[in-house]
Amino acid sequence: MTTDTSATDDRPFGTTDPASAGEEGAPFLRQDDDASGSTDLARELRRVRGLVAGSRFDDVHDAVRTVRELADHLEAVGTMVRPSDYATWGVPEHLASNPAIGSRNPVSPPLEPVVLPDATVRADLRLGIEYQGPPGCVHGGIVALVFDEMLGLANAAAKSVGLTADLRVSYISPTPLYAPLRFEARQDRVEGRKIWASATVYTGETLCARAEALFIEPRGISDAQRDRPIEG
Ligand SMILES: CCCCCCCCCCCCCC(=O)SCCNC(=O)CCNC(=O)[C@H](O)C(C)(C)COP(=O)(O)OP(=O)(O)OC[C@H]1O[C@@H](n2cnc3c(N)ncnc32)[C@H](O)[C@@H]1OP(=O)(O)O
Repeated sequence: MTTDTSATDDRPFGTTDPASAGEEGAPFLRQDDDASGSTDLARELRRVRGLVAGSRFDDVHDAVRTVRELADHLEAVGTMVRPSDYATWGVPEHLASNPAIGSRNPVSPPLEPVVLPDATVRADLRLGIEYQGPPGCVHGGIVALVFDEMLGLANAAAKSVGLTADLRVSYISPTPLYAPLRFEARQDRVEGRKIWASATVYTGETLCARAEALFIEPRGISDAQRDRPIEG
């Protein structure tokens, strides 16, 4: 994900005020900067995933050697980050490794959420063959993954923190590959530690799927922690 944060570097990440967002929405998350080239590396690896998943080859043994050398190189020059190394949940380095939204994770869909003035979180994206389930359609598990993340972000936009306790997805019509998809998620209500949120995904005017979820706020969350972006 390449979110331009140059104009907003003085704001804490993940606390974009919905009230200050324009009609098109404001970028919701800041992740690690790309000084090291890690984001570009992940982007190229996404291309590789699509090519490997969606192409026929006569002989790619040379590519296997090249990729093995690349993996050996990365292993030699990198420092493994353990989850216990993160300062806290929701820091940019943590978000960047996320499989649903991480800029450094080649598995993650190209999700670039924005927050709208009413605290709805929206993401427009297209998904390629590496996310295929039925022929020509997005895998239902991928739809659920994106919903879970978007719902968690909608909670963060509403300054809530929750763990997914119950996630129900209704698949209404097939979600097409390569077509423009619009995911939208919003928080519906909060009662004590229980948080309800819902989401939809459309292609054009066609509703592909909707989700309803219950999140439970972990015990002992502080007001300051609620200001953090939390994956959900
Ligand atoms: C800076 C940030 C810091 C914060 C860090 C945040 C971490 C975020 C990390 C994000 C990671 C990534 C995000 C992910 O990927 S989340 C990953 C997927 N989710 C999980 O792994 C969660 C696993 N489950 C749990 O840990 C516990 O079950 C939780 C924490 C959810 C509740 O266990 P807890 O012991 O706390 O709650 P309680 O038992 O006192 O119940 C409380 C109330 O809720 C009701 N209830 C409970 N479950 C359900 C259910 N399934 N359906 C309906 N209702 C349910 C229950 O009846 C009760 O209601 P009532 O009797 O009061 O009326």
